[in-house]
Amino acid sequence: MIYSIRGMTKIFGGRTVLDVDSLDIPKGKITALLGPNGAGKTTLLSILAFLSRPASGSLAYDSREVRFTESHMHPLRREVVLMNQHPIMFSQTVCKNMEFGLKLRKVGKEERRKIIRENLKLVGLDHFEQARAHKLSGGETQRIAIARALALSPRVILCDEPLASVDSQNQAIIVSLLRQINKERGITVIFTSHDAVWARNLAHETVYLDGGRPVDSVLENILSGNAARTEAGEVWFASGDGTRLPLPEGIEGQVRVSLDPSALKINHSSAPGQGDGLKGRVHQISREKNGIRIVVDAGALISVIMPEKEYKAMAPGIGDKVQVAIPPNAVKILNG
Ligand SMILES: Nc1ncnc2c1ncn2[C@@H]1O[C@H](COP(=O)(O)OP(=O)(O)OP(=O)(O)O)[C@@H](O)[C@H]1O
Repeated sequence: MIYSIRGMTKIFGGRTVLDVDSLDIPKGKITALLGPNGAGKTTLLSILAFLSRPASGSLAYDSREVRFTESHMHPLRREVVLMNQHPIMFSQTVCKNMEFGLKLRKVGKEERRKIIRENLKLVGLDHFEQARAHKLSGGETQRIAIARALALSPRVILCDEPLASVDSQNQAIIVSLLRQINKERGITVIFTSHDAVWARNLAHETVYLDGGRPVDSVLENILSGNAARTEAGEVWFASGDGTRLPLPEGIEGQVRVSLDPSALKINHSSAPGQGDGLKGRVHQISREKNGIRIVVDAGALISVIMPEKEYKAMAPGIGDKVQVAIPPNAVKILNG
Protein backbone atom coordinates (compact mmCIF):
# COMPACT_ATOMS: atom_id res chain seq x y z
CA MET A 1 0.00 0.00 0.00
CA ILE A 2 1.17 3.54 -0.67
CA TYR A 3 -1.29 5.04 1.85
CA SER A 4 -3.06 3.48 4.84
CA ILE A 5 -5.54 5.65 6.70
CA ARG A 6 -7.00 4.73 10.08
CA GLY A 7 -9.61 6.62 12.08
CA MET A 8 -8.95 9.91 10.30
CA THR A 9 -11.10 13.02 10.69
CA LYS A 10 -10.82 16.56 9.38
CA ILE A 11 -12.89 19.34 10.91
CA PHE A 12 -13.65 22.78 9.45
CA GLY A 13 -15.44 25.33 11.62
CA GLY A 14 -16.65 22.64 14.02
CA ARG A 15 -18.02 20.50 11.15
CA THR A 16 -16.55 17.06 10.43
CA VAL A 17 -15.96 16.99 6.67
CA LEU A 18 -13.84 13.84 6.58
CA ASP A 19 -14.40 10.75 8.70
CA VAL A 20 -12.47 7.76 7.37
CA ASP A 21 -12.42 4.69 9.54
CA SER A 22 -10.10 2.62 7.35
CA LEU A 23 -8.86 3.12 3.80
CA ASP A 24 -5.91 1.61 1.94
CA ILE A 25 -4.71 2.92 -1.41
CA PRO A 26 -2.53 0.55 -3.44
CA LYS A 27 0.97 1.39 -4.65
CA GLY A 28 1.63 1.61 -8.40
CA LYS A 29 -2.07 1.62 -9.34
CA ILE A 30 -4.63 4.19 -10.49
CA THR A 31 -7.28 4.97 -7.87
CA ALA A 32 -10.39 7.10 -8.45
CA LEU A 33 -12.00 9.07 -5.61
CA LEU A 34 -15.64 9.53 -6.56
CA GLY A 35 -18.45 11.33 -4.83
CA PRO A 36 -20.85 14.27 -5.02
CA ASN A 37 -19.97 17.92 -4.33
CA GLY A 38 -18.69 18.44 -0.82
CA ALA A 39 -17.99 14.71 -0.26
CA GLY A 40 -14.50 15.49 1.00
CA LYS A 41 -12.46 14.43 -2.05
CA THR A 42 -10.29 17.55 -2.28
CA THR A 43 -9.83 17.61 1.50
CA LEU A 44 -8.54 14.03 1.40
CA LEU A 45 -6.21 14.79 -1.55
CA SER A 46 -4.60 17.68 0.29
CA ILE A 47 -3.91 15.43 3.33
CA LEU A 48 -2.44 12.78 1.02
CA ALA A 49 -0.25 15.51 -0.50
CA PHE A 50 1.01 16.39 3.03
CA LEU A 51 -0.33 19.92 2.59
CA SER A 52 -2.95 19.69 5.33
CA ARG A 53 -3.16 17.96 8.72
CA PRO A 54 -6.05 15.78 9.89
CA ALA A 55 -7.78 16.55 13.21
CA SER A 56 -7.27 12.96 14.38
CA GLY A 57 -6.25 9.53 13.19
CA SER A 58 -3.20 8.10 11.48
CA LEU A 59 -1.74 7.98 7.99
CA ALA A 60 0.99 5.62 6.86
CA TYR A 61 2.84 6.49 3.65
CA ASP A 62 4.70 3.56 2.10
CA SER A 63 4.39 1.70 5.43
CA ARG A 64 5.93 4.59 7.40
CA GLU A 65 3.83 6.48 9.94
CA VAL A 66 3.46 10.15 8.96
CA ARG A 67 4.08 12.71 11.67
CA PHE A 68 2.26 15.87 10.72
CA THR A 69 5.08 18.24 11.60
CA GLU A 70 6.69 20.57 9.04
CA SER A 71 10.07 18.87 9.36
CA HIS A 72 8.58 15.44 8.67
CA MET A 73 6.14 16.47 5.93
CA HIS A 74 8.62 18.64 3.99
CA PRO A 75 10.71 15.77 2.54
CA LEU A 76 7.56 13.73 1.85
CA ARG A 77 6.22 16.58 -0.32
CA ARG A 78 9.10 15.85 -2.71
CA GLU A 79 7.66 12.42 -3.47
CA VAL A 80 4.08 13.48 -4.05
CA VAL A 81 2.71 16.11 -6.46
CA LEU A 82 -0.80 17.55 -6.24
CA MET A 83 -2.30 18.87 -9.48
CA ASN A 84 -5.06 21.36 -8.70
CA GLN A 85 -8.29 21.46 -10.66
CA HIS A 86 -7.23 24.82 -12.11
CA PRO A 87 -3.43 24.65 -12.27
CA ILE A 88 -1.75 27.98 -11.62
CA MET A 89 0.73 29.06 -14.26
CA PHE A 90 2.96 32.11 -13.84
CA SER A 91 2.75 34.73 -16.56
CA GLN A 92 6.00 33.52 -18.06
CA THR A 93 6.95 30.86 -20.57
CA VAL A 94 5.99 27.20 -20.17
CA CYS A 95 9.69 26.45 -19.77
CA LYS A 96 10.07 28.90 -16.84
CA ASN A 97 6.96 27.47 -15.18
CA MET A 98 8.42 23.99 -15.37
CA GLU A 99 11.88 25.11 -14.34
CA PHE A 100 10.78 26.61 -11.03
CA GLY A 101 10.40 23.34 -9.07
CA LEU A 102 13.59 21.93 -10.58
CA LYS A 103 15.58 25.02 -9.51
CA LEU A 104 14.26 24.61 -5.97
CA ARG A 105 15.63 21.09 -6.08
CA LYS A 106 18.97 22.45 -7.24
CA VAL A 107 18.93 20.62 -10.57
CA GLY A 108 21.62 22.07 -12.90
CA LYS A 109 20.69 24.13 -15.99
CA GLU A 110 21.56 21.54 -18.65
CA GLU A 111 19.73 18.81 -16.77
CA ARG A 112 16.70 21.08 -16.23
CA ARG A 113 16.36 21.75 -19.95
CA LYS A 114 16.68 18.05 -20.73
CA ILE A 115 14.00 17.09 -18.21
CA ILE A 116 11.66 19.84 -19.43
CA ARG A 117 11.98 18.80 -23.10
CA GLU A 118 11.54 15.13 -22.28
CA ASN A 119 8.33 15.72 -20.33
CA LEU A 120 6.86 18.24 -22.76
CA LYS A 121 7.44 15.66 -25.48
CA LEU A 122 5.62 13.04 -23.44
CA VAL A 123 2.51 15.23 -23.19
CA GLY A 124 2.79 16.10 -26.89
CA LEU A 125 3.48 19.83 -26.34
CA ASP A 126 7.23 20.16 -26.95
CA HIS A 127 6.57 23.02 -29.38
CA PHE A 128 5.08 25.01 -26.44
CA GLU A 129 8.37 25.39 -24.56
CA GLN A 130 8.61 29.15 -25.17
CA ALA A 131 4.82 29.83 -25.23
CA ARG A 132 3.27 32.14 -22.61
CA ALA A 133 1.84 29.72 -20.04
CA HIS A 134 -1.20 31.74 -18.98
CA LYS A 135 -2.43 32.01 -22.59
CA LEU A 136 -2.99 28.25 -22.96
CA SER A 137 -6.42 26.58 -23.18
CA GLY A 138 -7.81 24.55 -20.26
CA GLY A 139 -6.75 21.25 -21.82
CA GLU A 140 -3.25 22.45 -22.74
CA THR A 141 -2.80 23.87 -19.24
CA GLN A 142 -3.69 20.49 -17.71
CA ARG A 143 -1.22 18.74 -20.01
CA ILE A 144 1.55 21.23 -19.12
CA ALA A 145 0.64 20.73 -15.45
CA ILE A 146 1.13 16.97 -15.94
CA ALA A 147 4.53 17.60 -17.61
CA ARG A 148 5.48 19.99 -14.78
CA ALA A 149 4.50 17.38 -12.18
CA LEU A 150 6.39 14.61 -14.00
CA ALA A 151 9.52 16.76 -14.25
CA LEU A 152 9.82 16.43 -10.46
CA SER A 153 9.98 12.60 -10.72
CA PRO A 154 7.21 11.97 -8.17
CA ARG A 155 6.21 8.58 -6.84
CA VAL A 156 2.59 9.71 -6.54
CA ILE A 157 0.51 12.11 -8.64
CA LEU A 158 -2.72 13.39 -7.07
CA CYS A 159 -5.05 15.02 -9.61
CA ASP A 160 -8.08 17.03 -8.54
CA GLU A 161 -10.74 16.77 -11.28
CA PRO A 162 -8.17 16.53 -14.13
CA LEU A 163 -10.86 16.57 -16.84
CA ALA A 164 -13.27 19.13 -15.42
CA SER A 165 -12.39 22.16 -17.55
CA VAL A 166 -11.08 20.30 -20.57
CA ASP A 167 -12.55 19.76 -24.08
CA SER A 168 -13.28 16.20 -25.19
CA GLN A 169 -10.18 15.90 -27.42
CA ASN A 170 -7.87 16.87 -24.55
CA GLN A 171 -9.87 14.63 -22.17
CA ALA A 172 -8.97 11.59 -24.24
CA ILE A 173 -5.29 12.68 -24.35
CA ILE A 174 -5.17 13.22 -20.57
CA VAL A 175 -6.81 9.84 -19.83
CA SER A 176 -4.25 8.07 -21.99
CA LEU A 177 -1.38 10.11 -20.48
CA LEU A 178 -2.39 9.17 -16.93
CA ARG A 179 -2.56 5.53 -18.00
CA GLN A 180 0.84 5.76 -19.69
CA ILE A 181 2.68 7.38 -16.76
CA ASN A 182 1.24 4.78 -14.42
CA LYS A 183 2.23 1.90 -16.66
CA GLU A 184 5.60 3.08 -17.94
CA ARG A 185 6.92 5.01 -14.93
CA GLY A 186 5.13 3.03 -12.20
CA ILE A 187 3.76 6.26 -10.70
CA THR A 188 0.77 5.85 -8.35
CA VAL A 189 -2.08 8.01 -9.70
CA ILE A 190 -4.98 9.13 -7.50
CA PHE A 191 -7.62 11.36 -9.04
CA THR A 192 -10.99 12.80 -8.05
CA SER A 193 -13.97 12.96 -10.35
CA HIS A 194 -17.69 13.52 -10.59
CA ASP A 195 -17.88 11.44 -13.74
CA ALA A 196 -18.20 7.81 -12.72
CA VAL A 197 -18.13 6.45 -16.27
CA TRP A 198 -14.70 7.56 -17.45
CA ALA A 199 -13.29 7.30 -13.94
CA ARG A 200 -14.16 3.61 -13.67
CA ASN A 201 -12.77 3.08 -17.12
CA LEU A 202 -9.38 4.53 -16.15
CA ALA A 203 -9.02 3.41 -12.53
CA HIS A 204 -7.90 0.04 -11.18
CA GLU A 205 -9.58 0.84 -7.86
CA THR A 206 -12.52 3.09 -7.03
CA VAL A 207 -13.27 4.71 -3.67
CA TYR A 208 -16.66 6.36 -3.15
CA LEU A 209 -16.96 9.17 -0.61
CA ASP A 210 -20.23 10.56 0.65
CA GLY A 211 -20.47 13.08 3.48
CA GLY A 212 -16.76 12.57 4.18
CA ARG A 213 -17.06 8.80 4.63
CA PRO A 214 -16.13 5.97 2.28
CA VAL A 215 -19.29 4.14 1.19
CA ASP A 216 -19.81 0.86 -0.68
CA SER A 217 -21.14 2.51 -3.79
CA VAL A 218 -22.60 5.80 -4.84
CA LEU A 219 -26.12 6.18 -6.06
CA GLU A 220 -26.27 6.50 -9.83
CA ASN A 221 -28.67 7.77 -12.48
CA ILE A 222 -30.01 10.49 -10.18
CA LEU A 223 -32.91 12.41 -11.75
CA SER A 224 -34.67 15.43 -10.25
CA GLY A 225 -38.21 16.31 -11.28
CA ASN A 226 -41.85 16.35 -10.44
CA ALA A 227 -44.19 13.45 -9.60
CA ALA A 228 -47.85 13.94 -10.52
CA ARG A 229 -50.97 11.79 -10.69
CA THR A 230 -52.49 11.28 -14.14
CA GLU A 231 -56.21 11.17 -14.94
CA ALA A 232 -55.95 7.39 -14.99
CA GLY A 233 -54.78 7.54 -11.36
CA GLU A 234 -51.15 6.52 -12.05
CA VAL A 235 -48.19 8.46 -10.67
CA TRP A 236 -45.65 9.61 -13.24
CA PHE A 237 -42.32 11.30 -12.74
CA ALA A 238 -41.06 13.89 -15.24
CA SER A 239 -37.58 15.39 -15.11
CA GLY A 240 -36.60 18.74 -16.61
CA ASP A 241 -34.97 17.04 -19.59
CA GLY A 242 -38.16 15.15 -20.47
CA THR A 243 -37.39 11.77 -18.89
CA ARG A 244 -40.66 10.16 -17.74
CA LEU A 245 -41.14 7.08 -15.59
CA PRO A 246 -43.88 5.53 -13.49
CA LEU A 247 -43.54 5.76 -9.71
CA PRO A 248 -45.27 3.88 -6.89
CA GLU A 249 -48.51 5.27 -5.40
CA GLY A 250 -48.36 8.02 -2.80
CA ILE A 251 -45.50 10.11 -4.19
CA GLU A 252 -46.23 13.59 -5.44
CA GLY A 253 -44.42 16.91 -5.94
CA GLN A 254 -40.70 17.60 -6.27
CA VAL A 255 -38.69 14.41 -5.97
CA ARG A 256 -35.24 12.97 -6.66
CA VAL A 257 -34.97 9.39 -7.82
CA SER A 258 -32.03 7.10 -8.40
CA LEU A 259 -32.15 4.19 -10.86
CA ASP A 260 -29.99 1.20 -9.94
CA PRO A 261 -27.94 0.43 -13.11
CA SER A 262 -27.78 -3.30 -12.32
CA ALA A 263 -31.59 -3.58 -12.03
CA LEU A 264 -32.36 -1.76 -15.32
CA LYS A 265 -32.84 -3.79 -18.52
CA ILE A 266 -32.06 -2.87 -22.11
CA ASN A 267 -34.13 -4.01 -25.10
CA HIS A 268 -33.95 -3.23 -28.78
CA SER A 269 -36.56 -0.52 -29.29
CA SER A 270 -38.18 -2.63 -32.03
CA ALA A 271 -38.65 -5.67 -29.74
CA PRO A 272 -42.32 -6.59 -29.34
CA GLY A 273 -44.20 -5.99 -26.09
CA GLN A 274 -42.08 -3.07 -24.92
CA GLY A 275 -44.01 -0.82 -22.58
CA ASP A 276 -43.10 2.44 -20.96
CA GLY A 277 -39.33 2.21 -20.96
CA LEU A 278 -37.07 5.17 -21.63
CA LYS A 279 -36.24 5.50 -25.31
CA GLY A 280 -32.78 6.55 -26.36
CA ARG A 281 -29.62 5.69 -28.21
CA VAL A 282 -26.53 3.88 -26.98
CA HIS A 283 -23.96 6.57 -26.14
CA GLN A 284 -21.07 4.62 -24.62
CA ILE A 285 -20.11 1.00 -23.85
CA SER A 286 -17.42 -0.03 -21.37
CA ARG A 287 -16.38 -3.16 -19.53
CA GLU A 288 -16.58 -3.26 -15.74
CA LYS A 289 -15.82 -5.84 -13.08
CA ASN A 290 -19.49 -6.82 -12.69
CA GLY A 291 -20.64 -6.60 -16.31
CA ILE A 292 -20.87 -4.31 -19.32
CA ARG A 293 -21.88 -0.70 -18.72
CA ILE A 294 -24.11 0.74 -21.42
CA VAL A 295 -24.74 4.48 -21.22
CA VAL A 296 -27.97 5.41 -23.00
CA ASP A 297 -28.74 8.96 -24.04
CA ALA A 298 -32.44 9.18 -23.21
CA GLY A 299 -32.52 12.94 -22.66
CA ALA A 300 -30.56 12.29 -19.48
CA LEU A 301 -27.59 9.87 -19.68
CA ILE A 302 -28.73 6.61 -18.08
CA SER A 303 -26.23 3.88 -17.15
CA VAL A 304 -27.26 0.24 -17.33
CA ILE A 305 -25.04 -2.66 -16.28
CA MET A 306 -25.71 -5.80 -18.34
CA PRO A 307 -24.36 -9.23 -17.46
CA GLU A 308 -21.76 -10.22 -20.10
CA LYS A 309 -23.97 -13.07 -21.38
CA GLU A 310 -26.97 -10.78 -21.97
CA TYR A 311 -24.73 -8.21 -23.63
CA LYS A 312 -23.32 -10.79 -26.04
CA ALA A 313 -26.79 -12.07 -26.89
CA MET A 314 -28.10 -8.60 -27.65
CA ALA A 315 -24.86 -7.04 -28.97
CA PRO A 316 -25.98 -3.39 -28.90
CA GLY A 317 -23.74 -0.92 -30.75
CA ILE A 318 -23.02 2.78 -30.29
CA GLY A 319 -25.87 4.82 -31.79
CA ASP A 320 -28.40 1.92 -31.71
CA LYS A 321 -31.96 2.81 -30.73
CA VAL A 322 -32.84 1.03 -27.49
CA GLN A 323 -35.37 1.09 -24.72
CA VAL A 324 -34.46 0.99 -21.03
CA ALA A 325 -37.04 -0.95 -19.03
CA ILE A 326 -37.36 0.18 -15.41
CA PRO A 327 -38.62 -2.54 -13.06
CA PRO A 328 -40.05 -1.16 -9.78
CA ASN A 329 -37.09 -2.56 -7.80
CA ALA A 330 -34.70 -0.34 -9.81
CA VAL A 331 -36.24 2.89 -8.52
CA LYS A 332 -35.12 4.42 -5.26
CA ILE A 333 -36.86 7.57 -4.05
CA LEU A 334 -34.28 9.88 -2.50
CA ASN A 335 -36.55 12.57 -1.07
CA GLY A 336 -40.09 13.82 -1.27
N1 LIG B 1 -10.95 25.59 4.00
C1 LIG B 1 -12.19 25.22 4.29
N2 LIG B 1 -12.89 25.84 5.27
C2 LIG B 1 -14.14 25.46 5.60
N3 LIG B 1 -14.80 24.44 5.01
C3 LIG B 1 -14.15 23.78 4.02
C4 LIG B 1 -12.82 24.13 3.61
N4 LIG B 1 -12.44 23.29 2.61
C5 LIG B 1 -13.49 22.48 2.41
N5 LIG B 1 -14.50 22.76 3.25
C6 LIG B 1 -15.80 22.03 3.33
O1 LIG B 1 -15.51 20.68 3.45
C7 LIG B 1 -16.44 19.89 2.73
C8 LIG B 1 -15.70 18.98 1.77
O2 LIG B 1 -15.14 19.79 0.74
P1 LIG B 1 -14.25 19.20 -0.43
O3 LIG B 1 -13.80 20.36 -1.26
O4 LIG B 1 -13.20 18.33 0.14
O5 LIG B 1 -15.30 18.32 -1.20
P2 LIG B 1 -15.20 17.70 -2.67
O6 LIG B 1 -15.70 16.32 -2.55
O7 LIG B 1 -13.83 17.90 -3.22
O8 LIG B 1 -16.25 18.60 -3.43
P3 LIG B 1 -16.23 19.15 -4.96
O9 LIG B 1 -16.50 17.95 -5.80
O10 LIG B 1 -17.34 20.13 -4.97
O11 LIG B 1 -14.88 19.76 -5.19
C9 LIG B 1 -17.38 20.87 2.05
O12 LIG B 1 -18.55 20.98 2.82
C10 LIG B 1 -16.61 22.16 2.07
O13 LIG B 1 -17.48 23.26 2.13
